[in-house]
Amino acid sequence: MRNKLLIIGAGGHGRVIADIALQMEKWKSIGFLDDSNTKPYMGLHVLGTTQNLSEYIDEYEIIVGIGDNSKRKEVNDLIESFGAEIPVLIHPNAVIGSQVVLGMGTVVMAGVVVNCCSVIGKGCIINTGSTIDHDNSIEDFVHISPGVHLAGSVNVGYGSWLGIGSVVSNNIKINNNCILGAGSVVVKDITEAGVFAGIPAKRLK
Ligand SMILES: CC(=O)SCCNC(=O)CCNC(=O)[C@H](O)C(C)(C)COP(=O)(O)OP(=O)(O)OC[C@H]1O[C@@H](n2cnc3c(N)ncnc32)[C@H](O)[C@@H]1OP(=O)(O)O
Repeated sequence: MRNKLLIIGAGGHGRVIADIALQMEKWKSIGFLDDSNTKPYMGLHVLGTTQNLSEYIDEYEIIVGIGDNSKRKEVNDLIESFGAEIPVLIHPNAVIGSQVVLGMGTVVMAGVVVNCCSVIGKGCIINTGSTIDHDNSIEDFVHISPGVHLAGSVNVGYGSWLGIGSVVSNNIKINNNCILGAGSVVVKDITEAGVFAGIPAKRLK
């Protein structure tokens, strides 16, 4: 483990990650790379742009603080190809059950509960106050927004984004690359990529 952390992206999501990192008290130095922001946040400095990435690979653990799933994957693929050490960040006020697996680069925000035997892939965002019940399978680069509730044995496919406050019933499968609108309720499998919303959730686009 390295004692320095670099967060790529100093936007809203990157700053929440920085806040978690500070509370974890694991790194003696934390900084950002950002292509447009230069001002410090929470006393943490923007050390450069993504052009400077290679300078930090050997000394820092690196996490991607970009909310958009496809951009986060793109940058995560880049840092992986450079051989970066990529941590998992878990807010001290999250509850993680037994036999839960969290992939590298995944971030778990405050107030989250992940129940036993759930498997969460790499580069995921498990956002504030969401709950993921037992035996879920969340694939890589998924964003579970604040206040989402997933019942038992839910499967969320690669790259999907579940909007704020959405609810998914037990044993449901959601396809890769789906967007689920804010406040939706899913009671049947979603078997193709697309945008879905409403109660019960139906295809929007
Ligand atoms: C910490 C954070 O901030 S994490 C981020 C949290 N943010 C979210 O979760 C946002 C989730 N996004 C949404 O819910 C969006 O509305 C989306 C992605 C579902 C759709 O967005 P867009 O593609 O821009 O659709 P648009 O706003 O044009 O709406 C299209 C139609 O769908 C309806 N619609 C949009 N969202 C929803 C929804 N969540 N539930 C029901 N209907 C909806 C609109 O009312 C509109 O209906 P109309 O044609 O009858 O007027």
